[in-house]
Amino acid sequence: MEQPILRINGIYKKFVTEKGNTINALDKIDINIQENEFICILGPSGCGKSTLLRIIAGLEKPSMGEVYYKNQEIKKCHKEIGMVFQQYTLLPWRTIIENIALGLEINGMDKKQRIDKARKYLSLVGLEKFETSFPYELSGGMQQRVAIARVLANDSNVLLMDEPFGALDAHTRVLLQRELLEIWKKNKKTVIFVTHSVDESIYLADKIVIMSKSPGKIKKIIDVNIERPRERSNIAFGKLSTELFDML
Ligand SMILES: Nc1ncnc2c1ncn2[C@@H]1O[C@H](COP(=O)(O)OP(=O)(O)OP(=O)(O)O)[C@@H](O)[C@H]1O
Repeated sequence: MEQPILRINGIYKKFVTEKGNTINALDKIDINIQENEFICILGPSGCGKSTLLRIIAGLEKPSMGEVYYKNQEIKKCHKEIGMVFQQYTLLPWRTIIENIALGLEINGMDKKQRIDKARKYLSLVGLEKFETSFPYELSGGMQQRVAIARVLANDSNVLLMDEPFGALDAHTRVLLQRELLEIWKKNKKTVIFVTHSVDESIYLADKIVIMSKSPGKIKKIIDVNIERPRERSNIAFGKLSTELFDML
């Protein structure tokens, strides 16, 4: 077996609240993630999914344990690891193309080069016509497509996605799940996707990490051996769905 691209090694995270209570948000989390794998983290509210993602992103420090990316310990944000949040995070005063090019601008790429690169990713998410629009002119689903284009434009190799489709209507959500899988296949990315939804996790993942809460622990890791593209009407899909609901 190849070396995992990401190694989450004995992660514990305790928070102390203002009232002095200790919360064990994460308790001995061990996960090995291979390159190009699509992982879903599934669990009830408060089981530590976002905390785990923030630790992998280098936005939060664990109380114990380490995360290794390509055998190097992550201690701060890494340029190859990008995050897409549930809330739309585009800058309202920038056009869509300028939003996608933001990270490239921060890294000092010249204007023509960064706009050309941003255009490539804008077209990958099917929004060429909105290059000079502002975020408020786009629907929630379109704004999330732009957020995905933005992490891809930054050459993120690992996409961390914290319930990115949670705020969307059911129809748009299914469309974006399909598009995300297309992008993942074409661009060879490693994805860690947090969700509450059993259906979403079975549709997307190679592997589902099921968590339980108080303390936030891994309950089970399940390989999803259902052929892609997956159909929700497939018997195996329904069977796994019942199994996961029982477990949660
Ligand atoms: N900065 C903080 N200070 C204190 N407690 C925190 C902090 N951040 C998270 N927690 C607590 O840690 C636990 C895990 O929170 P986290 O947001 O990671 O859960 P989650 O599974 O992502 O929840 P949800 O699905 O509702 O977003 C919760 O009990 C939460 O209250």
